[in-house]
Amino acid sequence: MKKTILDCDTVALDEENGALVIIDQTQLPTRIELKFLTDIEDIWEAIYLLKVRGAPAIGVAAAIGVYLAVKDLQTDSMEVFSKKFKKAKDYLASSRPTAVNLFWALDRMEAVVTGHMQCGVGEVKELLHREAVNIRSEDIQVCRRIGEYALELVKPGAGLLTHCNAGQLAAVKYGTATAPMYLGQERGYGFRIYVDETRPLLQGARLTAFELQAAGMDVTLICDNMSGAVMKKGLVDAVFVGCDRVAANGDTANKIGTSVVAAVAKYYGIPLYVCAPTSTIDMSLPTGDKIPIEERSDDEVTEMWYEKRMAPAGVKVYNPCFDVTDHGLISGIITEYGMAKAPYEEAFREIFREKLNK
Ligand SMILES: CSC[C@H]1O[C@H](OP(=O)(O)O)[C@H](O)[C@@H]1O
Repeated sequence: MKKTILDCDTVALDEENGALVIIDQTQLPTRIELKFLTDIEDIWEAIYLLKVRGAPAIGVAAAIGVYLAVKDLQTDSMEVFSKKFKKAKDYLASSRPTAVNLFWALDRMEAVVTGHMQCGVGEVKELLHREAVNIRSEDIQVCRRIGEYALELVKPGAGLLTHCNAGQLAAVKYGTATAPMYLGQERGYGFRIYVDETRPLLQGARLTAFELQAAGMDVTLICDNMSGAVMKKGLVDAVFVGCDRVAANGDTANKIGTSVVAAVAKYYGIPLYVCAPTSTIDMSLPTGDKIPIEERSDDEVTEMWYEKRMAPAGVKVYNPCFDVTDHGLISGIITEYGMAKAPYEEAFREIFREKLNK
């Protein structure tokens, strides 16, 4: 039977082949192509080229990738092993700068090594294997919990708008911003979902519209410059977006264009919610000003990927891949421990206290 997106694992460890298995998202929606990656260079490239993308999925890919990089190392010395681990970790950490989940996941894997320097190499390899599997399986529960909290905020039949892809393809299952949509679909909520195409890489058109339509949802694809008109017409009751890094004050880095959607939603009195696993909250940054914003190549703007150029050759291009939505434009930040409301730093500290005491 033809595989649909819902049947495939976005990102997983293929135990049998000792490989990171991903759906190559650069081929979607025209082809569902699985890639089995064993070399760290191929895994780095898959993250950089957005073959696997989305903050949680990037974290899972890196955790599995760094485990695969060291699982066959032939040494009995933990000193040698830990040095080679660090080299692999630093290399994967250089693939993309904004999504904090990449660093959060790699730090979790490193903690396994640094916390077990007195153990045998074989035992540490197994602990790394377990941690990579845990990071992946935790994501499923985290996203489902975010979905449950988010679902409390909207009624059946509501019009929801989302930007970019914070769906199953950006995570392991459910996604973050799409978690209430998937749970709503399971429960017959009949949401009307408006999806921004999300120039320049079209994650909304190519990925979100594709996966939500495959799940049988009522999806309407719009160009990014249409979201204002859709909101003005009263078609949207709430906006749910994902995030790549949330600063301590709630400033949120997400796909470029999110801040525009947030400003327009605020103008029309429509709540905008950021769906944020706590792994995406970076308390080391007081505000969003210091969030590193990835800039990508010109041809992502000038080429239509599969078609002819859409801009004059040689035109100067500015292609920031993310923007930061000021916390003042955000109605609430939904985590797996419930929704944080402003003042966010206080709310986050309470959430992290609760998480620590769990
Ligand atoms: C579930 S968070 C996904 C987040 O990541 C996306 O960026 P990219 O496609 O460049 O990895 C986008 O910002 C989404 O909201």
